[in-house]
Amino acid sequence: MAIEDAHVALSGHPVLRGFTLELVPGQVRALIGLNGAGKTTALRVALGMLAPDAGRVFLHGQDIRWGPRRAWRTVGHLVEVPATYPELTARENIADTARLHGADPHEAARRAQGLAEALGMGDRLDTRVQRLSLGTRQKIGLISALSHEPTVAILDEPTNGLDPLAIVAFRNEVRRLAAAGRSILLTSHHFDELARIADHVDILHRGRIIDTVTPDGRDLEKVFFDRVVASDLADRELA
Ligand SMILES: Nc1ncnc2c1ncn2[C@@H]1O[C@H](COP(=O)(O)OP(=O)(O)OP(=O)(O)O)[C@@H](O)[C@H]1O
Repeated sequence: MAIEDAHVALSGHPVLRGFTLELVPGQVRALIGLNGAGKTTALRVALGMLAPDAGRVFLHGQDIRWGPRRAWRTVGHLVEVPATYPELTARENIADTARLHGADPHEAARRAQGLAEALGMGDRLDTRVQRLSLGTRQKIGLISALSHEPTVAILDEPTNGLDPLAIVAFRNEVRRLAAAGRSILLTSHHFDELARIADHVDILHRGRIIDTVTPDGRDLEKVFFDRVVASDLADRELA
């Protein structure tokens, strides 16, 4: 998965301004940025949910405008509200997503059960979604995104609403997927979480990546603010 020089304007305002990113197998990348920096927009572009005004998106090396639709089966995603049918049970919702992704139903169900137990919602799988808490719905979204073993997983603020046990379980699952050669792109507002989960952190500011850092032992909060301030100063000098 790669995004090359994407430009997006929404309601006349530039939101992405030359956004470029490449996901490498086995890599966990995280986007961090201020509210409105363009993180969700970038993920929507990566998923083909929003066509950029300029720039290109590649999935498994093929431009998504011309590549086979089947390629999307290999992509797991959770962007914005988890898409679920409220009148179906958690298990039914998860199975539906697995089916859409062409996964072996028994294998996907086995993985979903394991993930649900690790996330602390094994006993909620047969409850209708409408009766579940927001955090549990988020867990269903994550299980749906990951139980078909995607080659590429794109997750917007995946730990939103998760309890500490589930955050650790999620991190372990992401690590396992990465170790198996999968690529993960996620967003987060929490420096501590990023340092624990990502091997590359991309700082997104005003619609473009201004720096990429490897967290190992660094004070990510300080790096982030240093880069953002430097970028704003440079923009002001240019203006
Ligand atoms: N449909 C839309 N129409 C007009 N502007 C939009 C639309 N969607 C998003 N925007 C604007 O685009 C900018 C980037 O939004 P985006 O949701 O990508 O930011 P973000 O980095 O994910 O923010 P947050 O941290 O708050 O989730 C914001 O200024 C937002 O107001």
